[in-house]
Amino acid sequence: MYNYATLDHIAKIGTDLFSTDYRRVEEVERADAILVRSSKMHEMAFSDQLLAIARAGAGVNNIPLDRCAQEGIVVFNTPGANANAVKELVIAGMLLASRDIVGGIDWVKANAADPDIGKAAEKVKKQFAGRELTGKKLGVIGLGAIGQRVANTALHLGMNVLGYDPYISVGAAWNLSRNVQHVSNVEEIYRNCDYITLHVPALDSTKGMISKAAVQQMKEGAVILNFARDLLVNEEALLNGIDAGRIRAYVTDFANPTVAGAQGVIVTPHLGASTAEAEDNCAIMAVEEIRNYIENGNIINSVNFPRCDMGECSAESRLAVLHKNSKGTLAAITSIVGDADVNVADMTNKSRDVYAYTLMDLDSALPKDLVAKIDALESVIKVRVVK
Ligand SMILES: NC(=O)C1=CN([C@@H]2O[C@H](COP(=O)(O)OP(=O)(O)OC[C@H]3O[C@@H](n4cnc5c(N)ncnc54)[C@H](O)[C@@H]3O)[C@@H](O)[C@H]2O)C=CC1
Ligand SMILES: O=C(O)CCC(=O)C(=O)O
Repeated sequence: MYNYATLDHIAKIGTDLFSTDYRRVEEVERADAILVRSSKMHEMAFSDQLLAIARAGAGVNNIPLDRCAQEGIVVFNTPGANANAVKELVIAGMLLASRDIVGGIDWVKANAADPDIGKAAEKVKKQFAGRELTGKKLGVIGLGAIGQRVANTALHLGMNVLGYDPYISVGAAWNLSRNVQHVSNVEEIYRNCDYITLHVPALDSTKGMISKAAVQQMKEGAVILNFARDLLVNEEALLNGIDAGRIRAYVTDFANPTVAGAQGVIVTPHLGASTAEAEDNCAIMAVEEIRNYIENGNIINSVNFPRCDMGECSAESRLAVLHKNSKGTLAAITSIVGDADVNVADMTNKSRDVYAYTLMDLDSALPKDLVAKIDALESVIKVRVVK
């Protein structure tokens, strides 16, 4: 029997995929797996029992990835599962910043009791007039699951799209329309674009990337959209740009005291992934990842350990070893197995930066002290008998 805990609302269609071998527990200390969305986990202590954390979403800046790796906890996310939901809200954000839709709706609400509201509306509407997206330049920074979808959709709206992503994956590049103009210097986007949208993860290298200097280079009347993370933007600098009349609007999905209620800012309460479809997709993918890891030892879509997929085990037993990516570790593991007179039927060893993973199918049952011997190796983090 395995225990799982949820720190946030996880769609039932996903948790229903747990078999009767799993039960939900309230106490995270008793969990073999944790499902999380945006809850902050940096200050949490993890028990030895915890095998995996699945982020039902894309961004993992709420999880201490390296500490988890050191403690033998595999962290997963659900790439692309909520990307369409975010894309649709970004398009809505561009429209909200271009036409005074909110101002117009507020005016109608405030004048609802006026019997001549129709006549009054015709008089007042010029104050809510805006501009169109067609023909404008959109700069997309980060062309992953979301950025690539935003770029392609904006082309259909008649926008000219510039894309910047020095680390674009082959998969994302294949999905990107060839009509998206590739730029290798992000400043080209700052200088030329009427709309700039951010779709990069919050990493040390991206935090504050929309700096004061970046804001100063931006085109007069630019609209900045941030559905990625607020840490990416020097929001004070952006608000100064708005006050000075240079920046038309800042659309952000991250409410904080700096932006909430500020003039020229449209703030939504982290709604990017809040659609039934995205919540279902994320929950399903997260539960499948956890089950595949717990039941088969396979690691798919981890953000702190390498990918490793050996399918279901048809051999007598399967051993999973999370370890440091250090010289001699694999040889030490295989020699312990060899000394125990156990034949290796199949094996995969993968590494990712300083961590590695060895998955081993064996032709016979595991001798009693084999796990303890592997566990005693200095570079081994966690050994698990999967079967
Ligand atoms: N508002 C919301 O509810 C949501 C927000 N997000 C945020 O959006 C981010 C992006 O999500 P996805 O597109 O699904 O992730 P992704 O991993 O598919 O794409 C991220 C892209 O950013 C690129 N990148 C990394 N560093 C860069 C840099 N310095 N300059 C330009 N490009 C860079 C990567 O190469 C990658 O192509 C997430 O990390 C998360 O923070 C994601 C989902 C929902
Ligand atoms: O779970 C959510 O609603 C937040 C989604 C998000 O920010 C992400 O996937 O990175």
